[in-house]
Amino acid sequence: MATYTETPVRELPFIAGAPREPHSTTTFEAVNPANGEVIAHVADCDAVDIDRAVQASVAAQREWMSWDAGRRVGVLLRFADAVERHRDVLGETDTRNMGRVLREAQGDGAASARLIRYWAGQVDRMTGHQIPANPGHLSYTTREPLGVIGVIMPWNGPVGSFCSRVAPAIACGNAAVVKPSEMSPLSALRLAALLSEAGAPEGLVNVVTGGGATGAALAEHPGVGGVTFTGSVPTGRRIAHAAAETFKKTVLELGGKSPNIVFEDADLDAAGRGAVWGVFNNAGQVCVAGTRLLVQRSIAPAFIEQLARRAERIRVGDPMDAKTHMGPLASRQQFERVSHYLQIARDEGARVLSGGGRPQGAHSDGLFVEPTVLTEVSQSMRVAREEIFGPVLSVIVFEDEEEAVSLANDVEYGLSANIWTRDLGRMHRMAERIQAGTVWGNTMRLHHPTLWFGGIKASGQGSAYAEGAIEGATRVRRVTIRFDETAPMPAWNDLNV
Ligand SMILES: NC(=O)C1=CN([C@@H]2O[C@H](COP(=O)(O)OP(=O)(O)OC[C@H]3O[C@@H](n4cnc5c(N)ncnc54)[C@H](O)[C@@H]3O)[C@@H](O)[C@H]2O)C=CC1
Repeated sequence: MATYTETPVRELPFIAGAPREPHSTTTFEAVNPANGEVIAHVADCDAVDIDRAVQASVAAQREWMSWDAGRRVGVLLRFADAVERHRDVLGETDTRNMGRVLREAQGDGAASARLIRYWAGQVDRMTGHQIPANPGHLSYTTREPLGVIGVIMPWNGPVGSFCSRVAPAIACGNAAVVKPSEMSPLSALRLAALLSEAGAPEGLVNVVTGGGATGAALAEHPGVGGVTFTGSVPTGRRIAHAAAETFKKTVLELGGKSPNIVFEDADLDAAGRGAVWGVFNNAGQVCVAGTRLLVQRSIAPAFIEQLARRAERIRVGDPMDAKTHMGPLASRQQFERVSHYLQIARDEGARVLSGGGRPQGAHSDGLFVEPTVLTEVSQSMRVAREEIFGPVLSVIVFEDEEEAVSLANDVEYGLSANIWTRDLGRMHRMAERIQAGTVWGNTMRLHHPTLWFGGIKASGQGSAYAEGAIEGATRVRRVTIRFDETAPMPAWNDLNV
């Protein structure tokens, strides 16, 4: 596998087991957001390329499912080993492509290997049930793959997104066509090559690069049986509409505006560290980022002050440097979006307690924004309600449990929530009343392959993890066979014509 010591010039889609010349002749640039350097020219694939990838997937899926389960397990385990072995170069690819700090990007490979091994363990557990319904009959269900899954990816954690979507899809017996985000397409191409080297049939996982039009062609393709999408709410809605036309199953992991609720009796040191890491990690470009800090009035002044000091200590800069805590935003589009929201915050009357601008000494072509804490935020402001997807924390003060629940739920999203309190009764009451797919108590962002992860309300439907991912990637068939000729027949049998 190539390492990025030299600048790659041209990146081709990975179809049927190899990089292929695309039908489309247009390209887009992959840019390093830390310094503006163009690192690759990437094929902007069209509907013909998508069709080729789907055809390759259809053939590969048949072959995949003709194999003994043990052989499929072997492929997934070798793929996991390869991801672990190549985690440094995969991480470096993501860091150069979307600005995540190197240490974390490389950590993604290790976590992904663990996740792939979990899915390797599920391959021969796609079982159905035998149901004792009618005497003299055998009724059973089988769980079957959908065929080809379209995977439409975001840009904020490319290695993790690829592995967490592709591993369940193929473990459930499907093939996949992956459309990585145009902002960070490179690591997906490397991962598809690693999977091929691990022994997957040619075409089991294809990567077709491009933007929204390429994604739309995938979501609309009649040969695709299911779509798993991670990204914004408007695009999620468009994909759900497109998928409905051909009755595809969808798993949608959309935006968030997750509340981070700190009560006066919490471990305030842990809550403070969690609040800062939970919103500024990956420059805030995380679906479950705790972007709304709800803090109880009695502790608010001291807690907010503590946060601002912590935020000021975050080292922003070159994401390849091991001392850096926070890199740039992933793309110019994202940089402009976050800058626009900072202007909205000022116009709406929020106070910029810390940050709010470009960090000193940052590369002049880099897309850096300081970790920003906004206070005097009210619930009606856009910065309290809309997903910014950047290093911006909006702080809102509450009086009591009742008000905390009401503020937490008063947004269109419902992806995750964090609660900090030592009162376990309150913890459980809150966990029950908060509208979110995931609630973390006295911790944040703790994921596990065995745990459901999905949103409610505008944050999506289904789960990309655990049993939810199996639901999203398979369908159930029921079979009923009358094996005893003396067993009663249904009423139609009385109509003896
Ligand atoms: N919750 C999350 O994890 C994420 C949230 N977002 C939110 O979305 C905002 C905008 O980011 P974008 O990258 O523009 O998000 P997006 O939702 O437009 O893009 C995500 C993926 O969908 C593809 N896509 C775009 N239009 C499509 C269409 N009509 N049909 C099929 N696929 C399509 C894109 O090419 C990309 O691969 C962010 O600022 C953030 O608020 C973005 C990425 C991840």
